[in-house]
Amino acid sequence: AWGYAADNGPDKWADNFPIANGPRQSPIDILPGASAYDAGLKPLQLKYDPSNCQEILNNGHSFQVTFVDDTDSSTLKEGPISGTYRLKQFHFHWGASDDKGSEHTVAGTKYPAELHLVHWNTKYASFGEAASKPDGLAVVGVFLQIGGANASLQKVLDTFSAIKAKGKQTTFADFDPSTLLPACLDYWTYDGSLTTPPLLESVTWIVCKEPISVSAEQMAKFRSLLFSAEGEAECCMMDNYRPPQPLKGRSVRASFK
Ligand SMILES: O=S(=O)(O)/C=C/c1cc(Br)ccc1O
Ligand SMILES: [Zn+2]
Repeated sequence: AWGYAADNGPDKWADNFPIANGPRQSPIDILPGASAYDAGLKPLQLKYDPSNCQEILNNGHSFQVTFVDDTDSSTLKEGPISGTYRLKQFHFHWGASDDKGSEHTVAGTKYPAELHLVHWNTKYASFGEAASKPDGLAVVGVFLQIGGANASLQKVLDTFSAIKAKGKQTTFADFDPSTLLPACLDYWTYDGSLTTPPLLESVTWIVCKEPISVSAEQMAKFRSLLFSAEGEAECCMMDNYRPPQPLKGRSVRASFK
């Protein structure tokens, strides 16, 4: 099965997922100087209902917080998209040390981690159906940078003892993901893909320019999770990021000057 090790990592994914070499793969290196300001881009409209927050899960390649998505109570609208996209889950990617870990990079700069809030287009019946459509998904990416401890993130980290190993999950209720967003919602946007297999080219990426803070101690806690299941040889969960992929002629637009 795919992973992030030398024998099953990003350089090997094309063996089972040939779309890995496709025309609109993610992540990318964002070059601010080469991204055009688009006055037609609207501000992001994010409205999340904390009561939709359901559980937190170690899925063996990250940990994800899953939301009830059977109504339009937690949605993304406006920005570069049309229509209504529902929040399905959020998760992170991070490094073995604070000098790497993000998937998108900004003029080559790597951040220690990156948050992904995954939404699906309600013109389709489900996440699964939307995931195979070119306008099916919208993922909001937020960079984490080392600074003061993040109190909102700490609520998520406090569940880690219950989800240390692959396959473990626990209830996680009444969490508002908007508390993980930066104050300024300026963003870059481009057409891309999921950054993990099946690497489907169905994502409108919306990457926030402003990072949120995380302390070095909090980053160490991320690395205390395991890729491995209970009873297997312990393998710490870190460097679960795909490196930037070729732009292949795509343009990146900026919502800000
Ligand atoms: O890292 S992302 O591109 O946000 C991957 C998102 C993703 C979300 C779900 Br839900 C299922 C499979 C996936 O690969
Ligand atoms: Zn992701």
